[in-house]
Amino acid sequence: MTAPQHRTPEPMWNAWGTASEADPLPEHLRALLTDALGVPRRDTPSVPRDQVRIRESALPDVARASIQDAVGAEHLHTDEHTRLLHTGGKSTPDLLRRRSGDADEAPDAVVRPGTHEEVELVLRACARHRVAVIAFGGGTSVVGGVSPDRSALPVVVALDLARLDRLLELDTESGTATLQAGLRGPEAERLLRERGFTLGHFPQSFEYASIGGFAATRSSGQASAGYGRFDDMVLDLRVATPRGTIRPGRAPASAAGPDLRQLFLGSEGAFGVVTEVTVRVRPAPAETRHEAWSFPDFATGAAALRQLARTGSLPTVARLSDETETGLNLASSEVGGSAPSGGCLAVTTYEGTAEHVGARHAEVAELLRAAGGTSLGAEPADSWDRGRFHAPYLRDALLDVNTLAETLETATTWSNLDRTYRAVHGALTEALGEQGTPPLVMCHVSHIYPTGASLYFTVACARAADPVAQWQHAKRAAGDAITSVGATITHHHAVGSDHRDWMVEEVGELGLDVLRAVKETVDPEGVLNPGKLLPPK
Ligand SMILES: Cc1cc2nc3c(=O)[nH]c(=O)nc-3n(C[C@H](O)[C@H](O)[C@H](O)COP(=O)(O)OP(=O)(O)OC[C@H]3O[C@@H](n4cnc5c(N)ncnc54)[C@H](O)[C@@H]3O)c2cc1C
Repeated sequence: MTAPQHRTPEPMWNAWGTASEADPLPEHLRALLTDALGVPRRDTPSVPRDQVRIRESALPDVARASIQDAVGAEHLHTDEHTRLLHTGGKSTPDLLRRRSGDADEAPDAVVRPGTHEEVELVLRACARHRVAVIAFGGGTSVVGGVSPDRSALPVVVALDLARLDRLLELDTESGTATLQAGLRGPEAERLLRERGFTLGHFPQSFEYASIGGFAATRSSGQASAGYGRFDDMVLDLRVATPRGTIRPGRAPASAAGPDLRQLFLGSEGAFGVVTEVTVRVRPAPAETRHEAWSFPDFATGAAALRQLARTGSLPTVARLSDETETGLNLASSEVGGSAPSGGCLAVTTYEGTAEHVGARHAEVAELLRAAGGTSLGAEPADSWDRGRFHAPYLRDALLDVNTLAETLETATTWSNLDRTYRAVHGALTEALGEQGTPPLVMCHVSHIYPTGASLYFTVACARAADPVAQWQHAKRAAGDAITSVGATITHHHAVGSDHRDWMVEEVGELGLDVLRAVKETVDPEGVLNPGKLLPPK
């Protein structure tokens, strides 16, 4: 068993990441906000920590005693600071609430089990005492996945998996690794790289999100074209439930009935707590190469990506920004460099052996050129690569200067892509425009499949008096637009509480009954992450 050498730094309670990495918004971008979006120049900083309202812990003594028996008193925390750090995730509404001083939904306690068996004991204790349990990985959910919901059960504990941080096994012959659920992205990757392997899973939240969280949300990383989505990588899971343990996978492929792994991948802590994940790993790449491309417009670029996906000749990373996102990237000079103004920027990355990188690059470049692309060389793509994990800090800088910024995502078939793009773009523009805050709406494609692709929207506009309500109105309009055109309510952010009301459109009433039956079987007391994934009956 191998533990990581470096721990993930403690994240800020009111922003992404750590304070040492955060920068104020550059003056030229602030001026752009005023000129382009009419954002009044006003500072809107977070309240200081000592002005945050946190509810008193209401964990009953009898539940406290049972949980302490399971994990030891030193791993049960009811202090305000620890509970604040487990109050919700990192969506813009989550951050806005905490920045305004509202952490009233804080869990009643934070529990840190150290083994699978301890997780099981905690779940049993919570079922016995009717205490809700929120599995907590990196806390990077952007859909309300880790926000306490007290409508069914008044007492809530956050089950923080940080102590489950080992690489348990590496089978180099089969190319599999068994990782404990609490390992964060960088720690997992470091443990594998030291042994010559990579997971190849790099979501933008990589620096803080956990292995268990990736499995529980069916996460998709920026290199999904080359390495696949996280759920594609999973061979097996070890899942603790209040009724015992399930190990649903044992072979690379099987015809032994429906694939039970799929019930737990994406189950968002509502069906059980993932404590270990066995994943397929790949040899660490010997070479990495970046190349950026320009396309005359988004439709031409999307058609080029479709051809790539259809031929199966894929780079490791393939992403395409629409005209607005390309323009903003140039203006913010994050990806500027040698890119010409206008058109749409695409980024490609190739990883593997030198031979693979050379051959794959040649195939892809020929196809992109024939599809209307112009190579911009390595620099704009290098620049994207350097800045990609820093981008979330920009949102906090925007929130500081009277601006609302948030993202949402979907996926659909290639034939429905343009319709979905227009429907969501139009819905966001209208819903924010009618509140007197016309937005900048940007989009990119970053996950491609033979049959379709994801669309990821970023929105920025002046902040209204109640920015949470302002965004909720826009989000409702966008979600309705997504479902009305037959696209999915989420490609990789998961359901949480924010998307659960669209689950009936997503899977139908009978589909919801199937999911509810699973939950009732593994969690008869309903203590596992109440209010998430499934809408109330
Ligand atoms: C800036 C930013 C960028 C992001 N970029 C991406 C991206 O590129 N791709 C992507 O897929 N997502 C992205 N996300 C969303 C988020 O990071 C993912 O959903 C991630 O997989 C969550 O992992 P986590 O460990 O933080 O989980 P948490 O936020 O802790 O939990 C998420 C959900 O999973 C459940 N859960 C967590 N751990 C377990 C476990 N061990 N067992 C059972 N249930 C568990 C929780 O109860 C909750 O319902 C981004 C988020 C942010 C804030």
